[in-house]
Amino acid sequence: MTHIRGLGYLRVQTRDIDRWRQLTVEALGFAEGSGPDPDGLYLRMDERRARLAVLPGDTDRVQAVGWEVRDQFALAAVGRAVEEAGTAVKQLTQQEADERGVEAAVTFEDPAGVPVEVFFGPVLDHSPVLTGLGQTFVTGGQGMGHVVLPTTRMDETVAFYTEVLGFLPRGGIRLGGQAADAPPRRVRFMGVNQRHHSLALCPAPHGEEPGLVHLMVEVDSLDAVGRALDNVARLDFSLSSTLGRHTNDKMVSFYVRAPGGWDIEYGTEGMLVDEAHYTAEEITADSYWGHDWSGSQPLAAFTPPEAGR
Ligand SMILES: Cc1ccc(O)c(O)c1CC[C@@H]1C(=O)CC[C@]2(C)C(=O)CC[C@@H]12
Ligand SMILES: [Fe+2]
Repeated sequence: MTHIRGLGYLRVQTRDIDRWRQLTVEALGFAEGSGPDPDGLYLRMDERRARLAVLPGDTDRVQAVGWEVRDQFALAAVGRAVEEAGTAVKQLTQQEADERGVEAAVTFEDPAGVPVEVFFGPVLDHSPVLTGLGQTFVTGGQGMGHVVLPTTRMDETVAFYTEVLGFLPRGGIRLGGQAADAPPRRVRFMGVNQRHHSLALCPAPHGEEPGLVHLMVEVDSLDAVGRALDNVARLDFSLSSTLGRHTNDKMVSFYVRAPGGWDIEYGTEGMLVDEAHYTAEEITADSYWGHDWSGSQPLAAFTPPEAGR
């Protein structure tokens, strides 16, 4: 039984806040909120103060993947489990918790070195969420969406999320390019609520920044996805994958390259998992139709540093 209820927030650092604002607010219709850093970009999807915080910095990387638990007791239990597994856990200071708009949080690194935070008690902002495409983001019990994280230590990272943090396996997909007698490599999907996956882990060749492959956010309308796609083209963002429908979570989505070398997946019509009947399945195609990745620029996480991106 996992204590983690869903993806709560994501904090990323960037060298180009203005381009980030164009992508998220102008193109994808996030509502802009405010926060402690006057130069930061705080993006609202719902009654939370900021689901996505984009903060100025001198590199582009993930600062924190924030996972939500129910209360202080669940937070203490997660902290104990992580420590018992031999990973150092730090309590965030009151100021750090205030910056994130949560009552309390702990932080540690996953085996891939990605900074993880676990929190409870999000602070709400009750002003209307003025999204740019008239859409509603699908959050609530399904959390803010999903993240795909790169790892050079696939087995340890999968074991950490499933056996220590209690994520449930939600199937996988084999990656090609392996010799016939080598063990297959897979992208593995994991869930903690009715969203098919809140997390996927992807084997990566280098342990480099930015520490993220993509963030997926879901909206309630196909028209909003189509309008976002128009905006992305008009504002000259690079489309990593065309529109398509995934075979596992049934999501209709596209992927757009964010400043920093990772993608935002923007989708709708994701399925709900019924844990009473679900078993983890291996898909053999990523999509029923669409999702042409041929125009994708290389992911920063998969590009060796000497390639000079
Ligand atoms: C297959 C799939 C199902 C649901 C998703 O939300 C989703 O993002 C994906 C795509 C995962 C996709 C993959 O399977 C092969 C390797 C890919 C192309 C990447 O390098 C990033 C996305 C990865
Ligand atoms: Fe995805």
